[in-house]
Amino acid sequence: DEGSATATSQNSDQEYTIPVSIGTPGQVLQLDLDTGSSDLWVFSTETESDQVNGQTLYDPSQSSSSSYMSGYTWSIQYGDQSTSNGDIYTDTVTIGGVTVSSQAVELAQSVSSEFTSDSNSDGLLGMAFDSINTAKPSAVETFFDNAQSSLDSFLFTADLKHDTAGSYGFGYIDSSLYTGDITYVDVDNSQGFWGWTSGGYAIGSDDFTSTDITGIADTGTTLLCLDDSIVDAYYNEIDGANNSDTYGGYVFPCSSSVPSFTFAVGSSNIVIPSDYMNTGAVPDDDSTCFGGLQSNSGLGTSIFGDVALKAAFVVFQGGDSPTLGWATK
Ligand SMILES: CCCC[C@H](NC(=O)[C@H](Cc1ccccc1)NC(=O)N1CCOCC1)C(=O)N[C@@H](CC1CCCCC1)C(O)(O)C(F)(F)C(=O)NC
Repeated sequence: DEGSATATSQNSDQEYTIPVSIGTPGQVLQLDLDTGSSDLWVFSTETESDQVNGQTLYDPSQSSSSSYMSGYTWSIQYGDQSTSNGDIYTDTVTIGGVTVSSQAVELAQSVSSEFTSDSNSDGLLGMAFDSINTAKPSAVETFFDNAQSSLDSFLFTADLKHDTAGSYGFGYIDSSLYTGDITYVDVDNSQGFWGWTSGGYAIGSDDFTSTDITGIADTGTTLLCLDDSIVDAYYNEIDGANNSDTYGGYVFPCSSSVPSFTFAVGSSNIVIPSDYMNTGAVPDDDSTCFGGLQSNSGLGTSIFGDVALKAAFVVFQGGDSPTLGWATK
């Protein structure tokens, strides 16, 4: 089995959602496919009503295939300190034509304000490894793991785009979506993430710097978050750039020119074009722009988020020795 789903950029590439059908008859919710976590959770008829703000709600009572997982709960906190929790049903879930008949669907009973205010997302589709699923008394499996037996190949692909629709593929590689060859690198999933190591970087047309950059490929994080040494060197090349406490990261005059950023993938590389490195003007000051590259300090890892991923076609290859494939497009 194989299929693909349209990835819709929400509020200038801050997140990407896909339509997911849950239940019989199908209830279609827009979920944020997140390779940085492993819980599939949704806004639901159980979500406290004052925490709902326009999201589509999954209603298990309207599904003939829903089944309550008695005694199961979940509770998660994300890197940006947002949180959600609730109980769990199983139901039929279909994404891009690929169906899992008894997928654990985590219903939110409570969500933090970031989720309430994000009306573009009806929940998250976690696609990291089962070891970091938060369900109790025991972990439940991701859609990707449950779909393994029916997928032609045990992989999914990400073709995220700048300010326009991209796609996620399931079970196959669409060779029309990239140029050249796909370069595969080993994945360290010991922390539950799609962890990998880049061999170095270059700023604009400067010489390449060989240095290990160990991070996670994370569709659920907006920015590219790297070591301060790299980040400081990058903003040294932008006139008027400064690390702003007000805005919580590096900003620069929107009139300044901004270099591209290249990172190594094995013996090849991915170039993030200049315009991806500028996320646009900060709130209330349209002459000050916020950088797409920010510090990883305090995170314990670098994060290759959407700013990096949308410059490439990325293969998330599952199995006993998972790998990541990167290609230019
Ligand atoms: C500081 C390092 C991580 C920050 C990261 N969050 C982000 O990157 C959020 C994503 C978002 C976009 C739009 C609306 C709401 C949230 N964006 C964000 O903080 N910013 C602020 C800077 O400008 C860009 C947008 C994160 O927690 N990602 C989660 C998944 C998100 C959680 C919040 C809702 C959206 C998905 C993650 O799963 O990828 C994780 F790996 F970081 C994680 O926490 N795993 C457990």
